Parts: sequence; structure tokens; C-alpha cells
Amino acid sequence: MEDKKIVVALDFESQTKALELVDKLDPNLCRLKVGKEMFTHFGPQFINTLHDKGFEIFLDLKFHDIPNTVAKAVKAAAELGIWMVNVHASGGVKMMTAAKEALLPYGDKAPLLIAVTVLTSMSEDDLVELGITRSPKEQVKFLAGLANSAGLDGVVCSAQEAEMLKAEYGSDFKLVTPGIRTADASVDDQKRIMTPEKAVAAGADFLVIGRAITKSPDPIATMKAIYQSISK
Ligand SMILES: O=C(O)c1cc(=O)[nH]c(=O)n1[C@@H]1O[C@H](COP(=O)(O)O)[C@@H](O)[C@H]1O
Repeated sequence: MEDKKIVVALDFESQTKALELVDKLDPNLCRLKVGKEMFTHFGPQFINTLHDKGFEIFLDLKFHDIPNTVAKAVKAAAELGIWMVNVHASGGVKMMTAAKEALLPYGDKAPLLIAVTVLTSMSEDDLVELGITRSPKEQVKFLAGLANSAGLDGVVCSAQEAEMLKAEYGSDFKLVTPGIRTADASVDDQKRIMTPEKAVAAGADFLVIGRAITKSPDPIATMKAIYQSISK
């Protein structure tokens, strides 16, 4: 079983604040996620800084564009030496296949390529607003099927769909689950949430955890408590 399941989401507007937290984290216990906010502010240089500190990085830019553009963007991400990168499954099979093919020259060094299914901030009503009549669970299963057929390594989904997806697509198909909330943490803008323990029990491979750790009065104590709770 993967023992480095926690991916701490670094959603900070200040690099100094992010690094204050990073310097207290242990790269043997967790990985880090850099998303749109920090990458837009601080770019590849920030990724290099985190790599120099020994961390593996999930570059969460959720690419969603024409196949050629996404393939080039994923290749650029691979050049950064990151561990995981994501695209939107709703970009379609041709787009996902182009992304996968762009990583073939990297062999074992290619980052894991993961497709975002239905954002964990979305509920049934939000899908209806987009004209999607499937339930979030059905839509996640449908999009994960497309990602699987395009040969991707797995999907981003909520932990609420993890059990279903493991049963449908097998244990090697990686499940990356944001929307993780400890019992006492605020739900914020997330809709499909789960506690760390339940997420792991449901089959999540990697737990993306942001505010439950970063906004905690004692982020390191919270991180360690979560680590202990899922390592039992
Ligand atoms: O791809 C993601 O990482 C992602 C997908 C998704 O469906 N939901 C989701 O919350 N995320 C990201 O996961 C992180 C969750 O942060 P917290 O809600 O603070 O734990 C954020 O950085 C989001 O951008």
C-alpha cells in the first residue's frame, strides 16, 4: 500500500507563507500540490524550489483545450520533472489520448496522468445547470470510463465515488480525492466530501488536502494526526 497518500494543496498567495509551511513538512510523509493560484504567481521556479527541498509535486493545472495544446502543455509539465499532472476528462478521449502519447518518450520518468471527472465542489444541481442529467456519481463513472479507455493512470474524483470506481476499473486505476475534511474542519466550497479515514477505506490512493491542514491553527499537528489516522 502506498504510504505517502497525503498530498498537501499549497493554495497560498504568498510564496513566503507557503514555504513556511513546506519547511515544516517531511517529504517522506507527504507530497505537495501546486495549482493555478501559485503557478500563475510564481511559475516553474516555485516548482524547482519545492523539488530542491525533496518533494514530489502534483501540478494541478487541469488542462482542458484542443488535443495539440494539451499534449504540448503536458509535455512542458513533464520537462519540469513533476510526479503527477491532470487534464479535464470532459476534454474528450482524443484530447486525453494526445496527452498520454506526449508522455510516452519519458518512459518511467513520465508523470502520472490523471483526469478530473466532476469537481468535488459540484452537486447534482450544478450538473443540471450545465445540462447534464446524470447524477454526479453516474457522471464520474462515465468520465472515468473515458479516461480509462484513453489509457490514463487514473482520475480525480470525490472519495464518495472511490469504491464504485475501484470495483469498475480495478485497483491499478489511481484515485486522487480532494474534498477531504476532518470531522471538525469547515466544508467551505466543497460539496462531495469525506473524512481521511473513510476515503482511504473506500479505496482512495491519494488524498488532496488543503484548508483542513493549511488553515488549521496547528497545520503540522493536523497533518500528523491525519497521517496517523490513515496509517492504522
Ligand atoms: O484537481 C484537484 O486537485 C481538485 C479537483 C476537484 O475536483 N476538487 C478540488 O478541490 N481540487 C483541488 O483540491 C484542493 C482542495 O482544497 P481544500 O478544499 O482546501 O482541501 C484545491 O486546491 C482544489 O483546486
